[in-house]
Amino acid sequence: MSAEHPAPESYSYLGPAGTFTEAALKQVEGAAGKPWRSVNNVGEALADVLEGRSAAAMIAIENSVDGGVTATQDALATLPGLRIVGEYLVPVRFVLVARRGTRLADVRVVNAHPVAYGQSRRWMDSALPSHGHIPATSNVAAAASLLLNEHADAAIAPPGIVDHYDLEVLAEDIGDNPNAVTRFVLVSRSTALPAPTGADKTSIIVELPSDRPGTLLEMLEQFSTRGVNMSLIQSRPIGDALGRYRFVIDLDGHVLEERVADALLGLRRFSPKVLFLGSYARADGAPVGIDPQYGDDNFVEARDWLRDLVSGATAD
Ligand SMILES: O=C(O)C(=O)C[C@]1(C(=O)O)C=C[C@@H](O)C=C1
Repeated sequence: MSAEHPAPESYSYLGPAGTFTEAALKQVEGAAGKPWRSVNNVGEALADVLEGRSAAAMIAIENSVDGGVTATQDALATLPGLRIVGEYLVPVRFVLVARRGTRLADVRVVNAHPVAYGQSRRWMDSALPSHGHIPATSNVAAAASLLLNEHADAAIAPPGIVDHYDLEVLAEDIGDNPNAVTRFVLVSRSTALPAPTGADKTSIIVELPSDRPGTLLEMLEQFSTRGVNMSLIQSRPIGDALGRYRFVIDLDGHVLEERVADALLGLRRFSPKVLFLGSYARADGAPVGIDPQYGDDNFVEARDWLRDLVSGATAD
């Protein structure tokens, strides 16, 4: 298959097999049986999509304990031509594994994906207060590397890991929160909008025009004056100078809904950069509540009223 013509519905994901990212990809309807490409990082997954090696990539974007996956947010902010087409949730739990015969007291260095490490900090600090940490490309890669080299004594990994690798569990459920969930998104180059479902999200990235007082409030007003709820707002440094930030935002609703479209128009008028990452169905299926004042009918009625007023069709 040439790079210009990716296999239809071929997917890239953070591997190797057994990662939470793979668990997210397994949720994609129709993905089973299509070609899947295991990659080492988010940048590689997105490059696969942009350069045509895969039609879509599954990437982690937010964790309920550790927050936004900054590598993903920064990549989406800087790589043009990508769209989020779906959202998937995976409950995440962790165990500490080691080579057979290792005792917890022997563990000096732990290999772990930074996001998994960030979710296990409390346990690590209390059970292994003087441990060192080597970052891994994924949770499964962390565990697998224990059998390839002795750089680390233990690894943070998904619970099923010992079914596939000859390792021993030293501690179960080491995550700071047993109900932790990671949110994944499926990203493609397709600009076709998924149809609104009534339970949708819109993801955007916005830069502010200047750091004069009130600009952040002006941005937030675009949402509040249209009754649009935000489910995520996170600032990330733009990177060109200290104190310059962009905002990663998830809105409740679909761009084909009037209030969301109108908020985007408002943003576009004052922001030097509004990146539309996509409107897609929420993974939890929770319908978006809309105050009737901000319903589509009200926007259409107001526009018709103005048009008739301007054209002279009505006097008031
Ligand atoms: O998919 C995996 O298993 C990973 O190692 C990646 C990743 C992530 O990038 O956030 C996925 C879910 C967990 O929250 C921790 C790590």
